[in-house]
Amino acid sequence: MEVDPSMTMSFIQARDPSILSWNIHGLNKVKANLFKESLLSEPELEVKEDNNLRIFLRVKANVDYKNLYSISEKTLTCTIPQGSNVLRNIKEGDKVTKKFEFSEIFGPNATQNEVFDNIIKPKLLGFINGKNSTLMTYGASGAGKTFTIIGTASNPGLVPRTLEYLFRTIPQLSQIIKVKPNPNGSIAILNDIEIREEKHKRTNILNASHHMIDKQAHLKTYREMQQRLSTESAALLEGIDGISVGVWVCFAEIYNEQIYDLLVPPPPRGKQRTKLKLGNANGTAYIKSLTSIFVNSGMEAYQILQYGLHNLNYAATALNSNSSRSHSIFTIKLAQLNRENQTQVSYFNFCDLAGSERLKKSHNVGERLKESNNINSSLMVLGKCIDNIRNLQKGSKSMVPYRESKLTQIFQRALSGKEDICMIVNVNPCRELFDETQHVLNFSAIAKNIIIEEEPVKPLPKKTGRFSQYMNGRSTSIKPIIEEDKGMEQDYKKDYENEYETVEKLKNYISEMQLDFETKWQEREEMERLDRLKITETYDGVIAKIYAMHKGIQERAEANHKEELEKERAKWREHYRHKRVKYDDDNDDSDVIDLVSDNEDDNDDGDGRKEVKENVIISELKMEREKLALELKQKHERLLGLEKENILLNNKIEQLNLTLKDAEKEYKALEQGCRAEKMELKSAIYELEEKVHDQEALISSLKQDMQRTMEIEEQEESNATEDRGDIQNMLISSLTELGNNYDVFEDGTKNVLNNTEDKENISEQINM
Ligand SMILES: Nc1ncnc2c1ncn2[C@@H]1O[C@H](COP(=O)(O)OP(=O)(O)OP(=O)(O)O)[C@@H](O)[C@H]1O
Repeated sequence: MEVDPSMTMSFIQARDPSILSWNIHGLNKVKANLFKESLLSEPELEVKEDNNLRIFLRVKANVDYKNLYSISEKTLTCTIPQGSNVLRNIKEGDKVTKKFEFSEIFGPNATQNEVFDNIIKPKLLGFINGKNSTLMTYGASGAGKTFTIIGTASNPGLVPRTLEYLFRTIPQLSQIIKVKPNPNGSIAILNDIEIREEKHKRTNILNASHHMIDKQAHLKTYREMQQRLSTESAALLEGIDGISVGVWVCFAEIYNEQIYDLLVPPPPRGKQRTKLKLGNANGTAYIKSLTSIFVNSGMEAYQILQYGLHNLNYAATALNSNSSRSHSIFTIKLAQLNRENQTQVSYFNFCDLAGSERLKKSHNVGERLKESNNINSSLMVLGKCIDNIRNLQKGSKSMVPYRESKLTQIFQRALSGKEDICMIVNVNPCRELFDETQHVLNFSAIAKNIIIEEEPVKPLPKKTGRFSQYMNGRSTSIKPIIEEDKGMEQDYKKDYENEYETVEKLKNYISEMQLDFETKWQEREEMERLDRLKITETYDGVIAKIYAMHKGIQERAEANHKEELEKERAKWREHYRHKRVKYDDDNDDSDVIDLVSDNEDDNDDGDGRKEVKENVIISELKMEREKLALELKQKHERLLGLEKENILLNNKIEQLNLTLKDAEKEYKALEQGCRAEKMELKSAIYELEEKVHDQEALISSLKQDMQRTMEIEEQEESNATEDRGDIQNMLISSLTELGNNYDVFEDGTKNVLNNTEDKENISEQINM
């Protein structure tokens, strides 16, 4: 049974009109000149003022999907196969379908040209006219994003088509290298030296030969593309003689919430890539120092794109990752200069979003888990931003979380409705990827709903009129049908109650999980705090002990040294005092110096004896000097010993510092683990919420179903009353015709039967 669809909005919502406005910055004169073009070859090319964020679905070609999907205009209907994890609590045998609505669907037979004509081409005149645009592609790996954006030699994609269209529409595109668009949106006028530098930069990339860039193959591919596109129509602009226009390209990558320049040579092995920072100009985020390369032709731009793609793959290989795990943004910029030297710049972003792999499915750990977390959270923030804009427009004032991811910061202008933005969602409709594809569709569809068809073995009773059933003898009484309906109603009620219970259980489970998570998180934080405190205390204690020991040793050494010095000094002071007294005494008497002996008699020997005595004193002094030198040497050795001890202590301190660093590293690893766990839990909660969402949709269908049954029942009750009247009238008129006698019933109708038994029979049936 098909129930009325209960429309539920998904993450990426259609926005109310009116929030997009023309990019009004820049040069009106140039704009007027360019926009006044007469579109000689393409009169139908009109810039549409479509202000919604349009989301297109593209289904991959050559994949058998007939039993799973069907496309009808803007709606994709998916029949959920048995064994799928998309919806739980669906009764076995029930046929469940999900419908997803998009701005437009490109089926498997849609050509590259159709996609370009419908999505990009209508924006290109606006782009030439100074309006900025962003195209995002989203989808699982292998779903056809690269095919759509770049394409193949025989099927050129959106970027080569855009380049060829631009270079053919504005023939003077290759003339001007004089004005360069800066990353922050300003424009630099280049001098001759700078022009030479820019040309040199371009030549370096065009001639790059690192890590096997197959330049010849790229040139051949583009030539083939160009040949195919040469028959495509381009616009003819008039009144643009005084304007010079230059094309510049940039290519950036966001991997694990870090931004990298794809147009700089990759670093040598083992060296880190340079991370770029975000700057802010007038409230708009831009990538600081991002390389812009001037290009002379679509061919050059394509070669530069391929150079960036090689860098993207090379970096991914170095990390043992996959290039589709990062968001990449290829930008074409138009810099314009008119005769009055007025300038204007506009850009067209082609952003290939990373595919969100389900965490559980991929069993990611370590770096892969970090990648998945970053991808999931940046996509979730992207969805939240779009959702919030819609809410803001409805009047509810919630903060738009642009700053929560680099991706949304970069595209803040577009996501807040100030610039044009659209998205192509690529899906591979094969059976194996059904659940993954549902995830992509859930994320991106403008609207979705669930339809349940009950098991065919239990067909619902055909709702024929009670009177005809009675007359056909299919039912001898109206009562059983009403009973059956009542039974159905009971079933529905039960179903509804079951579903309601499941949702309640899920809700409880989620809140329990959240509570559990909060408690665990707090416990972990407390544990970490205590660990950290312990480490710090231990470290402080050990350091304090070492310092105390060190200080004690030093003080003791100094005190010893001082004491010994004092002793020595006192000894010598005493010694010289003694000798001096003696010398003075002797001189007073006999002019003879006796510095050695206390014997008074020896002083009478005259000059010879004095000399001898002086020699003795000198030799004594020499001895003392030697003794002192020896002591000095000993002290020096002791000092060396102390220094060694000091070095040992310093080594110990260093070792402790290393231990502390290790502990800090361990703490950081723990913290990271915690964060990863938190993200995983968040994503599990998110999944559960999605399930609750689905269950609620189901309940709402059931409610509507019940409502309808009740309405039918009411209708049929009233039919039955009418039928009863008809029977009475019919019987009365037939019996009247027979001209029999009649009795009067209690309710005023007439009984025309003579036979009492017949009379009772009919009266009984009428009153049923
Ligand atoms: N509409 C289509 N028509 C014909 N071939 C297609 C189509 N879509 C995709 N393909 C082919 O399918 C293969 C995978 O597609 P593609 O490389 O574009 O996927 P992807 O989404 O870019 O994957 P990844 O994210 O891993 O790079 C390619 O060989 C591509 O040519």
